[in-house]
Amino acid sequence: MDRREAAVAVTTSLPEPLVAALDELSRVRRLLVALDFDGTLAPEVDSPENARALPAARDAVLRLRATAGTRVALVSGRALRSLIHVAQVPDDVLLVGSHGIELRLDDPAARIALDTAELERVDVLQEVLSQVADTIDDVWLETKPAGFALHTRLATEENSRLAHLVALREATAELDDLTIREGKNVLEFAVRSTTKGEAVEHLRRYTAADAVLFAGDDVTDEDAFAALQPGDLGLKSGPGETLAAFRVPGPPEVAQALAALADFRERPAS
Ligand SMILES: O=P(O)(O)OC[C@H]1O[C@H](O[C@H]2O[C@H](CO)[C@@H](O)[C@H](O)[C@H]2O)[C@H](O)[C@@H](O)[C@@H]1O
Repeated sequence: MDRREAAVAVTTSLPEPLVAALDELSRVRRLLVALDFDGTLAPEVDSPENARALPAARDAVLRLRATAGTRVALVSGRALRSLIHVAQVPDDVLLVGSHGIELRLDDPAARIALDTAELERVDVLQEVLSQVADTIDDVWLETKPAGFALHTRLATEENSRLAHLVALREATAELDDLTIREGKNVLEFAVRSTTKGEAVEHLRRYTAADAVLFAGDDVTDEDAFAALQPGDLGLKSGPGETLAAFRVPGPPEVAQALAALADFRERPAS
């Protein structure tokens, strides 16, 4: 099967309006492909450090980054360090971690620096949330530079609800102005407030993109979908309310959509 036949095979399993929109999008000169990681490129797993992009998704990402005028970015809630570990992508893939707080653009050395007041707030958060994680079964705390994710994926429904309630109560009693986000089996607390929407806007300016594709699966990805403009393409992975114009069932179909976009983008200009 040659590449053209392969493209037809891939696109036939995607909804026709999505294929048409990908075709249209592929024609812009400078394209930003911004992708959430967990639940979008990578199926969900119990241990976050074991999550990996589906091989087909990774292959499509690598093909897209090699096409002229295309920048690929991963826009994740993970700490940047964790995203680098699981994504294993080349340095020219732009990375956004901690829901927009951490950026690794073309300077791989750039890191966020918290001020003293923020560091003190992180210490207080750690104390409060560690206590919750230590006292409720199967609840654990993931450390990020500007906050923490309280994971409840393996906890019973009752313990999960309890952990959320206690963590919210105790953290907000100790600290004002926290950024708190609920995701899939996770409640996140940060001392800085940035959203994936702001990250996409920043990336759009940074890459001077004529259009943006954003794909995501979780509630926090809705900020990014809200930042899309006419001519952009939003792709929701999986169930749940969304502002995205298109939806596919999950990571395998996201990978197909990215492969189709790569096919279109690789097509010689007529
Ligand atoms: O924005 P994302 O790239 O989708 O990251 C969101 C959170 O992903 C990770 O947690 C989620 O995925 C884990 C692995 O599949 C799963 O075990 C957990 O239940 C999910 O909530 C990550 O650990 C978080 O820090 C991210 O914020």
